[in-house]
Amino acid sequence: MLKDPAQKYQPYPPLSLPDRTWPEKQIAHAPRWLSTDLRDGNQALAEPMDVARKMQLWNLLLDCGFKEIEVAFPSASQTDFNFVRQLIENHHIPDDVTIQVLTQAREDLIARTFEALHGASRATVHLYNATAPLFRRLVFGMEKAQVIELATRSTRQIRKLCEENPQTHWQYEYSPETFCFTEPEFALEICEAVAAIWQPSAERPMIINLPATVEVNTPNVYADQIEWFCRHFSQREAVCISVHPHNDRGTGVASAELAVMAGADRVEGCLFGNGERTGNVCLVTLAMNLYSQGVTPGLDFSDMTRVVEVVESCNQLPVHPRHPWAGRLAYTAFSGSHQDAIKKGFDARRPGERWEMPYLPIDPQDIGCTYEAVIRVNSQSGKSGSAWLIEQNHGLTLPRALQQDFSQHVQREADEGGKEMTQNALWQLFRSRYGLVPAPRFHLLSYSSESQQDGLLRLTAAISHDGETRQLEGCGNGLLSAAASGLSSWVAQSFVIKDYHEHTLGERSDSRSVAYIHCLFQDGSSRWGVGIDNDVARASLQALLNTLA
Ligand SMILES: CC(=O)SCCNC(=O)CCNC(=O)[C@H](O)C(C)(C)COP(=O)(O)OP(=O)(O)OC[C@H]1O[C@@H](n2cnc3c(N)ncnc32)[C@H](O)[C@@H]1OP(=O)(O)O
Ligand SMILES: CC(C)C(=O)C(=O)O
Repeated sequence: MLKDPAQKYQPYPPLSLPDRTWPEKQIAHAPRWLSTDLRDGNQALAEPMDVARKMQLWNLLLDCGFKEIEVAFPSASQTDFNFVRQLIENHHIPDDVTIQVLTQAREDLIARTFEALHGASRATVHLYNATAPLFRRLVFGMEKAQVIELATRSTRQIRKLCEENPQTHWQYEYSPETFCFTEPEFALEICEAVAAIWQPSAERPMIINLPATVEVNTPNVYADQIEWFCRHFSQREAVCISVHPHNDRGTGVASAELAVMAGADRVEGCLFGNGERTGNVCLVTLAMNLYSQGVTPGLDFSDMTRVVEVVESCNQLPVHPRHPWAGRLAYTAFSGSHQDAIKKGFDARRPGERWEMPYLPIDPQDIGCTYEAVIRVNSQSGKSGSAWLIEQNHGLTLPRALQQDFSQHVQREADEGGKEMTQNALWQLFRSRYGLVPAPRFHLLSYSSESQQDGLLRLTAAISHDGETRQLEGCGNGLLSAAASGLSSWVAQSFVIKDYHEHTLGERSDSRSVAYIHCLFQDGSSRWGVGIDNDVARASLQALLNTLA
């Protein structure tokens, strides 16, 4: 039994900002993106990436269109150091891409960081130190002034090293780590102190990154903190405000979006939300959220399957099948009412129209998926799902009453098997139920018909019945009624044709035809039959015969 949590935990206080403006804002353009897959994502892996895996992920990040990539914590390990050296020495960094590296506020680590960056044409040096009361007290054992001194001393060192290496176009990023549970006034004070040393300008770009190092509050509180900081920072126009949400409460994406509404210019995160504990914010989700609202995200996920495969292989972690936008079940409907609505959506859709599709917020084709996975059938499915698959895969547009009839068979089979019906199993069930088999019980071999003087039509047909050839004769107003009159004696009961539909399969003049017939028998039973043939009359006669089987 869980004990009273109030005895053990306390809420983090929200910030008072009654005149907040962010709730009225809409995100009309994409923020700057920084991928930290190769740093924050990497440091959270049981087995951090080697250089080869890092290179594979680096190439993917470039293909996705990232222009800022945090590639390493070079002073942490030889692997990270070597990776940075390889990127620079082997000219892997495109001109429009800036690499970023992280360092603690320690003199030796900063020196080693600059060794790693030697010769880079553009680079961002990222300094962090925790600022929250708990960390000041517990981790550093420092008063506020000492923490400020730590950050400013290191900034001074970094500035000096940048000036000594003018061949590189430098950018500086400072993170008051644990920002989201630091007193806002202290976070502001330390950032002001750091900026006063760096002196940001267009020539000396600076990023102030305000991380939710551990997500401890609802996203609206984070948004208030960001808006408050943006309003109070003295050099707001001279710096880029970045956010770096983690996902401890499962609201990393919401935190990032509200933070952008609150004034952030840039978002740091990882693909599919890899990262410490429950992860960094997922950049795929953020970008696709924008895309689905008609906002160009500036990142390209048009081959999502490849992105998932590479990330899974590099991180050695699976992407959840229900991951937003990218999971292999993200566009799949099993349930009947969803399938029905989707089928109606596709039926109503005209080329060039805006996307308006029940249950599908984007067109799966935009991220390289086919429509095949959109509808899958199991015992939770209804008539529209099966009808959709038969139509998509075989071109048969089933009449509504036949959809209902077939659905009952599908339901029974799926329930009994307790499994999903594969597309092939569904088609085989359809064929066997409605007579589309190589040797149906009643098989039309040939037929001829002639009009009589009384206006009726006389039909003569050769039919293979359970392997034996029999002669069918009948008279009626048309071909089908003539056939039905003759067949009544064969099945020892009269029946009426309740429903008849036909259409061509395809658009060419020599396309085959499909006929659907529904018969009601004297004993109260009713059955559907389906026939497919080059000749529509043969298709209809065979469909009728298939109702008898
Ligand atoms: C929220 C984040 O993701 S921050 C990034 C975290 N990433 C990593 O830590 C991965 C890479 N790190 C490492 O490989 C190692 O931690 C190293 C190489 C950087 C440092 O290793 P070590 O020298 O063994 O130190 P260790 O990791 O134990 O760090 C603890 C010390 O650093 C201090 N420290 C922690 N963070 C910082 C910081 N940002 N700036 C300055 N000092 C810091 C601590 O107060 C502690 O000091 P103490 O030993 O005097 O008590
Ligand atoms: C270094 C900082 C930005 C960080 O990773 C965090 O706060 O989570």
